[in-house]
Amino acid sequence: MTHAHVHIIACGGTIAGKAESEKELIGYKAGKLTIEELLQSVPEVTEYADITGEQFCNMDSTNMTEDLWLRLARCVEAAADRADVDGIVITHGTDTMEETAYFLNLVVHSRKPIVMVGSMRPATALSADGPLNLLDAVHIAACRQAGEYGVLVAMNGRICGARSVEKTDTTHVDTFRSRQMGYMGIIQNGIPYFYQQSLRRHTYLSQLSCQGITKLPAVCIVYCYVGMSPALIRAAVASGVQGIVTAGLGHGKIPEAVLKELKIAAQQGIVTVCTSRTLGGIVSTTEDDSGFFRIAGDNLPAHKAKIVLQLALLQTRDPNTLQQFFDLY
Ligand SMILES: NC(=O)C[C@H](N)C(=O)O
Repeated sequence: MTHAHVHIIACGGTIAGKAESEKELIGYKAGKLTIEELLQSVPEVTEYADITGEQFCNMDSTNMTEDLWLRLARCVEAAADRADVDGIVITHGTDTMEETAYFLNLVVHSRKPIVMVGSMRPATALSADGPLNLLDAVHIAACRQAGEYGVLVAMNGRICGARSVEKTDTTHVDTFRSRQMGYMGIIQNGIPYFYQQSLRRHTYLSQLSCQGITKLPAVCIVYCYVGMSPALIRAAVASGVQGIVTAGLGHGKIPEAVLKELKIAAQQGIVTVCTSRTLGGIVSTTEDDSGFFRIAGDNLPAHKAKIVLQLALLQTRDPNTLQQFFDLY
């Protein structure tokens, strides 16, 4: 049987993390092992696929940047375009994995499997979860069918879609879930089983792109709470953003004094999108008496709505067209 060729792009994270002792699960340094050392810890991967690897970066994903995203997207697309590569695994820290996954899900236009993986325990830990997660990710990336579902996150035996995946626990291994939409599938004993797929556009169906872009439009997030100051909106405007995403209360509601500032921002051409801090349910569009149209982030959390807005702003500033992107992606 000929093996699939899986190319691994390593970005660091806890899966490449090292601590002083095997009992240390928190005080470790992420992004220390190289791709070669990572692979040495799971020699079994070569039984299931022909493996090549490249070190894209080696960092704690807390420090991921949008500039690195743009470069990573190019790197993933270049690997996917190679005729000899069947699937791609990206090792990455878990803190920002859901954002990187969704960004790549929107801008890498490929039908080949792209699987992101990390770990919650450092490589040096007793019962480190990285090696099995990596082996699972390779199995999934070697499975052609996996390319139909967009960028996937494979952790702890679960396969999540990039749009709905969320990190739900600070330190435990069962952290990645898709609480609203459910898992895409499960991997058991090296076999991926798929049960559902997203109807929202992704990868080979996406018309969002970052090709030729050297900088994403600046968009910030403002989290709403009792006692928040409208000065936060003024500060955002002063920082030169093109868009503001609010993580609002309930159905995306914003305290009146803050809303007033947002309207002023909108009059200055700053696009505003509302999401909810409830992290469940949909925020729908509304238009108030003054004609202030709120673009709604659907059921996306603020940090994912921000990504759609940044990519959509590369194509339009028309509120209705911007809204369509949120309806489709
Ligand atoms: N579990 C992890 O990977 C956390 C780490 N801080 C990172 O995101 O790189």
